Amino acid sequence: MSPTDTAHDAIVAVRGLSKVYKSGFQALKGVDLDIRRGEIFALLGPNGAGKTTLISIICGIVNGTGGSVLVDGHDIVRDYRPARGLIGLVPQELSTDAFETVWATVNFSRGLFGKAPDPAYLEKILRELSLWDKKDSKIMALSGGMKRRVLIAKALSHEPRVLFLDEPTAGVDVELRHDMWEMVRRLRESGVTIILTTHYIEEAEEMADRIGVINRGELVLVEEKHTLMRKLGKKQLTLSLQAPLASIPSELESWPLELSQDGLCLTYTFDTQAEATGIADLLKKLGALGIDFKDLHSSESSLEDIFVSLVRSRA
Ligand SMILES: Nc1ncnc2c1ncn2[C@@H]1O[C@H](COP(=O)(O)OP(=O)(O)OP(=O)(O)O)[C@@H](O)[C@H]1O
Repeated sequence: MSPTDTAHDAIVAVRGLSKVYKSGFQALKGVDLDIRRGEIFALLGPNGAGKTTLISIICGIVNGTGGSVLVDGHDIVRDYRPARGLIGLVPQELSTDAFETVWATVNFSRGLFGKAPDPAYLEKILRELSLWDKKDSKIMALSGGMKRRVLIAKALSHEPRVLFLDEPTAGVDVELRHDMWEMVRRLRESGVTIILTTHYIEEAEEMADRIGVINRGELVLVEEKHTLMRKLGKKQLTLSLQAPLASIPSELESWPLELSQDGLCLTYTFDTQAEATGIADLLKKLGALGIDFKDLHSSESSLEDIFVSLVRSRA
């Protein structure tokens, strides 16, 4: 694919984006990122990495210091209105008038974008979010989970093509988390592009088509989820030995082995990508050395392990 094709395919194109806050702190350092039309993109990063800053600039809440962002070809600074009209943002906190009803709040949000009232559309989104029977309730009377749903309804009120969710499931219970995942999938099926930030690796693992990792204001990696897991994933083979070893025999020094403190477990770590894992050779060698094992099991690294090692290696 040529760079032009990529740009065409991107619904959000971020180029050389930097942000220096008034304090002098550089929160973003030249970020380049293309979000593909119709994908679910998860942005992962530790606290303070720059996730909210990046989203806030794309959504026009914070001004960037350098670089550019196009949303479906509209520059977010020069063409602010059409760019912003394509975007829905679900922020972390609800800053809506607590005395308003759900219906009034969502209807008002739509109006802010200059869209004509469309009660049928609002009814549809409130029903999909299981908020219909709460439409006349005041926001302050809702549970935390329901308030979250209101945030989503507000963000969807003007029929955006790109939806940003900033930590959508932080602090919500498991049931609501699964409901929200389901809803995000349905939205994607209806053609909405989704960008979410999350601390929950499980969420990225479950939902995302592609994953971006941001650390200290730099996008350190953007990859298809499956490729990422295949590329960086490691497998471990653990052997439970019949008799403890005092140390790893010198004949096995060339193998990346680890011996547990009690000398009873030998762990061999290998790349899932490697053509030959070396397991057969290792087992042969152990046999020749008279090291017997009673059990063996293998495990694969999760996205969490991958993420932690990526962020650590760059710290
Ligand atoms: N208004 C501001 N003035 C100065 N520094 C700021 C401001 N807003 C954010 N920062 C700093 O910029 C860095 C990035 O913050 P940001 O909120 O983008 O991170 P994040 O990845 O979203 O983190 P979290 O997961 O904790 O929300 C942090 O070190 C933060 O302290």
